[in-house]
Formats: sequence, C-alpha cells, structure tokens
Amino acid sequence: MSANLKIAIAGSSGRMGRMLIEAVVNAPDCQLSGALDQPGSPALGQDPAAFLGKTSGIAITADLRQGLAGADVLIDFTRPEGTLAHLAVCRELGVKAVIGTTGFDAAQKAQIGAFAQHIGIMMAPNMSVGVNVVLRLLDMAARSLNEGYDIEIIEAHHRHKVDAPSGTALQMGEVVAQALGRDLKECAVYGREGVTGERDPSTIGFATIRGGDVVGDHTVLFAGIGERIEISHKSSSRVTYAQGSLRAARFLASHAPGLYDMNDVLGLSR
Ligand SMILES: NC(=O)C1=CN([C@@H]2O[C@H](COP(=O)(O)OP(=O)(O)OC[C@H]3O[C@@H](n4cnc5c(N)ncnc54)[C@H](OP(=O)(O)O)[C@@H]3O)[C@@H](O)[C@H]2O)C=CC1
Ligand SMILES: O=C(O)C1=N[C@H](C(=O)O)C[C@H](O)C1
Repeated sequence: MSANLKIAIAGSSGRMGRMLIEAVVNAPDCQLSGALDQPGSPALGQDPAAFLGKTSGIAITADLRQGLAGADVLIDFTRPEGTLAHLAVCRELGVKAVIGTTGFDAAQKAQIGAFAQHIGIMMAPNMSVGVNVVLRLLDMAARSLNEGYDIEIIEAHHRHKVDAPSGTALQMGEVVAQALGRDLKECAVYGREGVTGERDPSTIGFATIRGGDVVGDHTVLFAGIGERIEISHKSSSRVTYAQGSLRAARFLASHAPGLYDMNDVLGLSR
C-alpha cells in the first residue's frame, strides 16, 4: 500500500500525541507530515519519531502553518483553546481535522460547527470502537428501563486528566437522556454533598474518580428495586483511541465538509 494520507499531529509530546505518532508511522497508507507542540516545549526541533528509534524526516514545530502545510488531516488531542487555534489555520489551508480533545463548552462547540461548514471535521470524545458500541447498548437499555431505575454514570481516569466529568461520560449521559426524552442540561447532577434530600428519579448522576494511571473506565448504572444493571467499558491501552483516530482520518479523506462523529466513521446506524 502506498503512503498517501498525509497526517499532522497536534500535542505531539502528549500521552495521546505519542500514541498517534506511533500509529501513523506504522500505518502503511499514512505519512507523518507535521508535528505540533506548544511554544516553549523542550521537544521543539526534535524528530517526532525519535522516541520510537525511527526518523520521520520532519521536526516538531510550534509554527502552525509550518506544521500543517501539506497535511490532508490534522489529528488533535490537546486542549479546547489549542484545538480552536489549530482549526483556524486548518480552515485557512484546507486541512481536515479529527478532534479527540474533550472539555469544550457550548460556545466552543458552536465555533467547531462553524469551521465544519468549510472543512471536514470528525469529533468524538472517545475514538474506541468499544465505547461507541456501548453507546448503542445504552440507548437500548435506557429505552427499556425507562421507569423505576435510577441512572448514575461513574467514570475513572488517571491523575493527570484536567476535565471532569470525562467527555465520554457526558456523551453517555446525552445518549441516555435523549433515549428517555430528558434534557441533560436540566437533569444532570454532578456531585452530592451534605443533606441532599432523597434522590429525584428524573436526575442522571455523575461521579468522577481520578487516580494513578487509570486509562479510562466508564460505567452506567441502572439501579432498580431488586436489581441493578451495569454497562461498563474499561480501556487498558490508549492504542484503541489512536487506531480509531486513524479510521476517522481515512474516513474524512473521502468526505465533504461537515461535522461527523464516530457513528459516521463506523457506519453504525442511528
Ligand atoms: N477522544 C478520545 O478518544 C480521547 C480523548 N482524550 C482527550 O485528549 C486530550 C489530551 O489528552 P492527553 O494526551 O492525555 O493529554 P496530555 O496533557 O498528555 O497532552 C496534551 C498535549 O497538548 C498540548 N497542549 C496543551 N495545551 C495546548 C494548547 N493550548 N495549544 C496547543 N497544544 C496544547 C500539550 O502540550 P504541553 O505538554 O506543552 O502542555 C500536550 O502536548 C484531552 O482533552 C483528553 O480528554 C484522551 C484520550 C482519548
Ligand atoms: O483524558 C483521557 O485520558 C481520556 N479522555 C476522554 C474523555 O474525556 O472521555 C476519553 C478517554 O476516556 C480517555
């Protein structure tokens, strides 16, 4: 297979950035065309593939135009403000984007929607195939367990994670709320302390655990009288996120401008 999909990676020294560089360098149909890091990063000027004992022929740069020049697709796992700055240059240069970053607020999501009128963008808080199948299971479970079950979403991640609840937990909440005809903005409870009163059955609760090196665990609990149903996904490696991102990049290569998600990439019917 010839290496014809040119991919740039943002946040190239991050946990996901390094996984993505490894995935791109090892993919026979892809070529690493650029690697971005922030100004001041000690990695600037280094070969992004050096940690793999390989050479890529490019250097990590903080210059967005240089890092994105010639790329077909940017894969971005950084922070919301970084992603938006990268998208502005992607739009200018006609580079498509796979966004894995989480923690966007509503206004930032609207900005991404506006960029997607000009370039293809695939955005998902979790690129793993397994999580996206679990989202379908949750839709089915919520429709069937639509009365008499209290719904709680529990997520655990490593000590370095900066946003909470995770983007995946929030998406699980959206899927469940939609299946039940509820508005997550109205019914989400993000923490409990003190004399909270009895549980309101219309709420969807979230609990966040942070510690150690947990890659990413998510459980949705449907707690009824006499039984509990738990639907869980546990990641043991970030490799699934990287492989899902490459699938998304290949998908975008042949698609028109627009905002896509993992259902589109995986061909999961809605
Ligand atoms: N969709 C999915 O499947 C997954 C999503 N994620 C999400 O991806 C994001 C990154 O996670 P992770 O790799 O663990 O985080 P890291 O902190 O390990 O890496 C983030 C990278 O982005 C860089 N960065 C930070 N702020 C900016 C900015 N303003 N502009 C440009 N670059 C910036 C960092 O540089 P520096 O080190 O200099 O700060 C670093 O290189 C998170 O939002 C996380 O939730 C994570 C895993 C899977
Ligand atoms: O920060 C992480 O690590 C992860 N973030 C994503 C999220 O917020 O859902 C996906 C995955 O859980 C790992």
